[in-house]
Amino acid sequence: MPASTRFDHHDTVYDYVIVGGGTAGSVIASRLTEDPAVRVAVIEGGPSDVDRPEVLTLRRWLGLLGGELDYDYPTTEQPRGNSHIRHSRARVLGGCSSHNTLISFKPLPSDWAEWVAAGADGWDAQAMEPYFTKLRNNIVPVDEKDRNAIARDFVDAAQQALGVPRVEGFNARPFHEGVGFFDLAYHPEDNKRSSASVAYLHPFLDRPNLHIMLETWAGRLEMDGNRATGVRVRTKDGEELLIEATREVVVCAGAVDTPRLLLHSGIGPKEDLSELGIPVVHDLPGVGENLLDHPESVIVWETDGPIPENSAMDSDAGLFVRRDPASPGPDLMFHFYQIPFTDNPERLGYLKPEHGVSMTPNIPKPRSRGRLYLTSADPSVKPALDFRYFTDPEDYDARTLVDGIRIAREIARTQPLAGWLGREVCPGPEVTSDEELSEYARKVAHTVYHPAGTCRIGAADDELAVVDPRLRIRGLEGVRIADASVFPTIPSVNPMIGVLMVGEKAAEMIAADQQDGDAA
Ligand SMILES: Cc1cc2nc3c(=O)[nH]c(=O)nc-3n(C[C@H](O)[C@H](O)[C@H](O)COP(=O)(O)OP(=O)(O)OC[C@H]3O[C@@H](n4cnc5c(N)ncnc54)[C@H](O)[C@@H]3O)c2cc1C
Repeated sequence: MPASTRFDHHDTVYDYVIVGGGTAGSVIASRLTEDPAVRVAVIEGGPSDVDRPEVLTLRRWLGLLGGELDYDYPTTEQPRGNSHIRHSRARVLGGCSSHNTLISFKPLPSDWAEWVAAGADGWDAQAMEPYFTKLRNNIVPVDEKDRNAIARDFVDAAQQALGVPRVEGFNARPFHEGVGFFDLAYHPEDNKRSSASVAYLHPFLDRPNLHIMLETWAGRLEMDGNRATGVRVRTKDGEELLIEATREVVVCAGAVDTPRLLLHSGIGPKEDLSELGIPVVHDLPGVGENLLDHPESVIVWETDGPIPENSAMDSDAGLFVRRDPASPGPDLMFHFYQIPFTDNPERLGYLKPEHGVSMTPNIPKPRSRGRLYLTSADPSVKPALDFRYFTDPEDYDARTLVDGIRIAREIARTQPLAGWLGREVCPGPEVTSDEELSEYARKVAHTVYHPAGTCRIGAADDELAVVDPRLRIRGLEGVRIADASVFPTIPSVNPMIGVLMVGEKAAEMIAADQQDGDAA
């Protein structure tokens, strides 16, 4: 493929060096190289996704988790939650958009309003809309042929049981509640992903100004005083190189690896760095703070026999509920799985039924906040991810999942879904009190795989902000961050479209600032 051929003879000086050819990084690399005079290097830790059907076929996503293309981050012990969660992060071109389920939600206006309130000037819903319109991904509703009969009956039953509207096209207008099939970034005719790499890089791999360095790991930012001048990398063959950026370094390594790279570069809370013996380059206390996620729980039913085979990716429909009418957006979400999702319950002794389905209630606006930190100056040691799941003082997060299980049961009792379902496998009909349900929900809790927030945007006087609203690292020059780590709060919906929009806006700001600089 052209990218790897070029990789054999790479230069070491570029206008822009992008760390991470993932979800946001692919967008930025693609947009910046539209100008043939701009030379961009992308440092990507993983291999290419080109010609890899196990990556490019959306429905094979589950097979990628925990495999050779997964960085697979553990969490620290979670006394109120599940300490066994593995956070899957993709090590392949396209990043997590190459192994996720590609459910595509534009963040709601209330989500962007929270960002503005958190100091992200210029990130309101109206200003962000053009970046959604610009997205190159093929975002379409789950195709008719992929709409499984049991998922259709879930939609009908939820509508009946809860009186929520049926939604066809969740991105058409803002919503508080609703049930329906998702929009997905995919090509229904062959189930091919429309990931960030497929949509933004594959058509342009022959651009002479785009250099993708695959299986190359960025270990540290190169600094000259307070200016970032490049990135220290290790290539697939073990060669140590300095890749220099004459204009900017753009860090797009994701919510785990972006703060990890900063900390190893001496950018972060000075006490923590000093304790580990990492020379402090820039004291920035917010790096690694504000670790956010969407936690979920699961309820599983046996079905009376097999379920039809057709599906886009086995979780094609979902439900949003607003329990509190004062909430600006949905406050409970469910994915419906056409498979029994028992990995976590099995650890508690539950058995996987031969045929079954699952509902996974999650918390759109969780109140617990975690933290990512290093435990060693050795860059090969994975960082610690302490999500502090279910530690919010009002117990809002755990209560949300308890409500979720009760609502899931109401839907399961309602026709036409009820006709499919046999026994409730877990937690089981005998588990009914708030205390028991909370205990179950937390112990089998899983992640929707949405870590975010660890290098968040904030106002100039916000001590814990890592980047300003133009995504420049506070107090430094020549370096920005653009990925899920800059989210000040987590959207109430699945975050990938928000990340792609961050990429589009970042690319536009980078080009505009360059023009201003050239004009000055
Ligand atoms: C299993 C799973 C399912 C999901 N499903 C959905 C969904 O259906 N809908 C949705 O909206 N969201 C979903 N998400 C979340 C969504 O995919 C992520 O929030 C989003 O893709 C993150 O994008 P990013 O650009 O921040 O990081 P990433 O896409 O992870 O990109 C980071 C890139 O940087 C590279 N990298 C990291 N560190 C280095 C380094 N030091 N040197 C070189 N390269 C490096 C990585 O290899 C990777 O390619 C899911 C996530 C997972 C894991």
